[in-house]
Amino acid sequence: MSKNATGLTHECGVFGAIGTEFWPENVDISQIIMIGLEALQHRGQESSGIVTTNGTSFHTQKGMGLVRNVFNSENMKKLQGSMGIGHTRYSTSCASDQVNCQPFFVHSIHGSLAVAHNGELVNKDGLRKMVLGRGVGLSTHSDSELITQALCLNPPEGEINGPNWPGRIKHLMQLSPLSYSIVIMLKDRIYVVRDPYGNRPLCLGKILPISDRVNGFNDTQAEGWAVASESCAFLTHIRYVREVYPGEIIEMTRAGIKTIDIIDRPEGKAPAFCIFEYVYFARPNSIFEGQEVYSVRAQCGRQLAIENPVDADIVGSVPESGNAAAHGFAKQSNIPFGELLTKNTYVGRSFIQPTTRLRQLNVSLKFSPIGVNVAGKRLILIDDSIVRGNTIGPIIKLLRKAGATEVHIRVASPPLQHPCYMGINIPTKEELIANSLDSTDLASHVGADSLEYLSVDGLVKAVQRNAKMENNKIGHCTACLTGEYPDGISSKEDW
Ligand SMILES: O=P(O)(O)OC[C@H]1O[C@H](OP(=O)(O)OP(=O)(O)O)[C@H](O)[C@@H]1O
Ligand SMILES: NC(=O)CC[C@H](N)C(=O)O
Ligand code: SF4
Ligand SMILES: [Mg+2]
Repeated sequence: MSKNATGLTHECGVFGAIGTEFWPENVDISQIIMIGLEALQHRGQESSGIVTTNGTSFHTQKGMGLVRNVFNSENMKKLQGSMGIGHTRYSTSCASDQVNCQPFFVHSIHGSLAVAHNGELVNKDGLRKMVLGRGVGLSTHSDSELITQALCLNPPEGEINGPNWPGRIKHLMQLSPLSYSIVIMLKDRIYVVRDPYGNRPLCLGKILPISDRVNGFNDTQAEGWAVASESCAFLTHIRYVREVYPGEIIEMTRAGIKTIDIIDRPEGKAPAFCIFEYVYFARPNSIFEGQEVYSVRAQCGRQLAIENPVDADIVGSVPESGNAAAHGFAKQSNIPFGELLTKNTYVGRSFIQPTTRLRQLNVSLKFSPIGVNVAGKRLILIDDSIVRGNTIGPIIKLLRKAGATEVHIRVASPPLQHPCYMGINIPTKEELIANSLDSTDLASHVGADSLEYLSVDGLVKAVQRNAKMENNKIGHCTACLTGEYPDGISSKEDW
């Protein structure tokens, strides 16, 4: 997605895999990672990369573009080894450029290290000063490089038996509480790390033996372990096991996986999993907190219908991410669901300049009305979110041109009004349409008969209704909707 795109821009996807058999050569580890990255492609389309190792040498392939463009049968051959990590990037901390492609790979006095990161360090400026102050030269402005170099620093108090990697990771987590899901690969292990607030998603899976992949799920021994930003990356060859807990450090080795530590949040602070993963970012079949994203989106639609009912002939969605909420709204309000728009799946990244005319052209290239469901009908159109308000106006025009008699917009999330400091590129306050127009003014601005949002309480209720975490600690970041940031912070300068 280009920086000129409408809406929110995604984050990054991380993936790691380790084989438990046949070291040093486990033939399909790099393929498993590549397939995992493709399944996470929606999280970032700017660049991607994989680093693998067979326990002695490391192999790297990374570059700009989609996973399909970066990897081919030729360069995949060099990615040998029994474990590896991968990344697909949407840039937040610095330019979308070759030098900032992940994973970062460095040689340290204690061996080589590869790091892939989703998130953004909220206190990266302070951490950068600290790392530079210790005499380290950084080659980029990436907060992910900063993590890599901070881990390589020898602690001033020294280490008794060689490098204490868990101790270094723990120290970094205490210095920087937000936001990250990270995979860190050494020559014989991968550390899997989620920030203490659990702001970014991360989950664990078991790589199934070939026989299980063919015959279904027998509870046989793992052929390896995998970790991914979202469970949608586990396809049929990996069984979802559980989420990585907020603050957890897991060590994955050839012998299996074990929790090394769980780093606490400051006293009294709740977890802060990004609520927008449910609203928009994640694939609908991904699982967070014991529930499928689709079912939460459908529940948001039901809640929206309870809060903002309206009489009409047909309920439809702005595809893709509005679909589930539209089904929920239709069920709750007993109005039939119907497809109102078809989406051109070949319209990928848009390099169109953001002038009004061209934006409208772009929307009409992307969406076409389905006449039979639209002409002469009173419509309820559901979208998951309104950000700059660029998409909805031109769509309403298209629907009216196709003969809609009424168009009521229902938005399955609350108005977006505040910036995100945790790895999501939300437009500036001035660009967020909800900061200049309330729902009534926005309705007339975009040409709708009515326009209503889901309430913050309604969204939280829909998300938390069936959410389950091992320790019963559930909590969500809603900062872009409420201005209440996870650490009780009111502006970026306070971090
Ligand atoms: O108010 P705006 O600035 O126009 O942005 C809001 C739109 O952007 C997103 O869709 P997008 O087309 O990015 O992706 P999707 O196909 O996954 O819905 C979101 O789902 C809204 O439809
Ligand atoms: N979207 C992300 O998670 C980005 C990770 C990191 N901050 C980068 O810019 O590369
Ligand atoms: S501010 Fe919004 S987008 Fe950012 S982490 Fe919180 S809920 Fe997610
Ligand atoms: Mg959309």
